[in-house]
Amino acid sequence: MSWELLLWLLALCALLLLVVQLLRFLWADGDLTLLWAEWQGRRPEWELTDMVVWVTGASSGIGEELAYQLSKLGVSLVLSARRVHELERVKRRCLENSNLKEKDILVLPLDLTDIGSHEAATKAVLQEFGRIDILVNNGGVSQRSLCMDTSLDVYRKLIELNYLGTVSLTKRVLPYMIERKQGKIVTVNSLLGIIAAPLSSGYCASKHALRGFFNSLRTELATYPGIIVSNICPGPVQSNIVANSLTGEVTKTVGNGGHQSYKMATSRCVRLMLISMANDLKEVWISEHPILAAAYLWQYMPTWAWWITNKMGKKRIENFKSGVDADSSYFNILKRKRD
Ligand SMILES: NC(=O)c1ccc[n+]([C@@H]2O[C@H](COP(=O)([O-])OP(=O)(O)OC[C@H]3O[C@@H](n4cnc5c(N)ncnc54)[C@H](O)[C@@H]3O)[C@@H](O)[C@H]2O)c1
Repeated sequence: MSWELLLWLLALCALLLLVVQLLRFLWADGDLTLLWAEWQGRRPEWELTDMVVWVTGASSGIGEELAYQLSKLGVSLVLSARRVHELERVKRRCLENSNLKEKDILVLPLDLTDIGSHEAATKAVLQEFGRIDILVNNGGVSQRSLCMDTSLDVYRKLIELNYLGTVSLTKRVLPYMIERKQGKIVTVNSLLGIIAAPLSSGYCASKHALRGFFNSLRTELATYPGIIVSNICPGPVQSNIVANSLTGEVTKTVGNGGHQSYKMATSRCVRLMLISMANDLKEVWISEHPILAAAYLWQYMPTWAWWITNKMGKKRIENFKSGVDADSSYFNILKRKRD
C-alpha cells in the first residue's frame, strides 16, 4: 500500500470518528467528559463496591434511585431524609433487589436544616460502619414562584436547606476523610447552579452558592488528592422535585408535579452519576437538549445564551401562569421530533 493511500485512509478514519462524536454530541444526555467516561472509563461495578455510602434525601426521586443502584453494587448504605417510614420502604426494596443484608443498610433520619443534629448523625454512621467513603449531598427542594411574589422566608428556607444544610453536613464528615486522606464528597447540584431561569431565583441562588463553595473547597483540598469533591449538575429529571417545590409562601408547595414524561429517566441520571463517581469527575452535566445545549452556550457564548434564555424564560413563565409544568412545551417539541 502506498503512503499516500495510507494517509487518505487515516484521514477518512479521523473524519468518521469526528462525525460519530458530533452525532453523539447532538444526541447527548451528558457533557463530553462524562460520556467519554461512560464509553472508555472505569465501571461503577469495579470501583464502587465495598464502600460505605451516605445518601441524603434518600426517601424519594434521585436519592431513592441512587439507593437501589448502589445496593446492587454491594455497598454499605446509610439512608437519610426526614421521613423514617419512607426510608424503611426504600430499605426494604434495596434488600429485596440486592444481596445486601439487614446489617448493611442503616436508616438514619436527618433534617438538613437541623444543623445541631449533624454531628451526632455523623458519629452514628461512624459507629455503625467505622468510616464514610462517599457522602452524597442530595437532599434539597426547588422553587416555582416569581421573585416579586416570593416572601423572604422562602429565600431563607432555600439557603438554609440547600446551601447551609449541605455545607454543615460536609463540614462534619470532612475531618474523618482528611484523617484517612481519602473519600468522595458528591453534591447533587443542578444545571441551575450554572445557568439561570425565571421562577427559581431562590433555588438558583442556593445552587450557585453550593457550586462556589465546593469549587473553593476543592482548591483547599489540593494537598489531599485522595479526597474528591464532585458537583453533579442535572437538568430536568423525573422525581418529586416539582411537586415539592416551594411557592411564594414557605408553607405552600406546588403539590402537583404534572406529567414528567419529557424529563430524563431517574435511572439514567443515577447511572451517569455512578459513572462520574467511579471516574472521580469533578463536575458533570447530566441533561438532554435543549437544556444541555443552553449550558454549553452559557459557558462559551454568554451573549447568545442570554438572548435564548430570555426567549425560553418567557415561555416558562407563560406555562407556569397557565398551570402547566414550566418546562414542558419546548421539551415536548424535541421529544416529538425524536419519536
Ligand atoms: N429532579 C430534577 O429535575 C433535579 C434537577 C437538578 C437537580 N436536582 C437536585 O436533585 C436533588 C434531589 O432531588 P429530587 O429531584 O430527587 O427531588 P425529590 O423531591 O424527589 O427528593 C428530594 C429529597 O430531599 C429530601 N429533603 C427535602 N427536605 C429535606 C430536609 N430538610 N432534610 C433532609 N432531606 C430533605 C426529601 O425528603 C427527598 O428525599 C435535589 O438536591 C435537587 O435540587 C433535581
